[in-house]
Amino acid sequence: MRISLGSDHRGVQIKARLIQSLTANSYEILDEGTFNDSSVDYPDFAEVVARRVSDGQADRGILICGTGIGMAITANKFAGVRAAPCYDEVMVEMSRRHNDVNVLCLPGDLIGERSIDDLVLRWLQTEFDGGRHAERIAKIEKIEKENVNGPNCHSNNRAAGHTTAADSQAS
Ligand SMILES: O=C(CO)[C@H](O)[C@H](O)[C@H](O)COP(=O)(O)O
Repeated sequence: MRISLGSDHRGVQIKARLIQSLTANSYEILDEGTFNDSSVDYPDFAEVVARRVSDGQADRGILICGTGIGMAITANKFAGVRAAPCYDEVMVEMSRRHNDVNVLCLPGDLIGERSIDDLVLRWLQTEFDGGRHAERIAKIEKIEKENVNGPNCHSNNRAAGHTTAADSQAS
């Protein structure tokens, strides 16, 4: 399995540790940076990882920042990406079994000394349950198609004279 792995400055040490343990477990790793603890902007790294997963260049993505939240928000802008911040065993397992999450977003500030390796291996090795959960994922994909590129996207709404959430925030 090929994994695209990225972090901001708050996740860079955990990323280095994960590269070692995942490589030792025969996973192929694409290290997308960042490469030191200088301050960087998390969307730049979430974009690279999410694009790899969206385009099929990687099977899964893992992103690490302080909380995992900004990484997940950014990654979920990409078609076919299902990203979620997870911080414990239940979250990582259910993110796979029920949501087929393909980009794991880890909170580097919160996990601390806990066993990050076990958490990530559990996420990588847990299968999607399918069944009713697959029907729900299909609904998410339909919403994505209609709203990201389809009739409800920002530009089409504006063309039709509707105000979007982005317009309201800007005014
Ligand atoms: O989740 C995050 C973004 O939503 C992260 O916590 C970032 O790592 C954090 O915002 C970076 O903050 P900093 O004060 O610039 O280190």
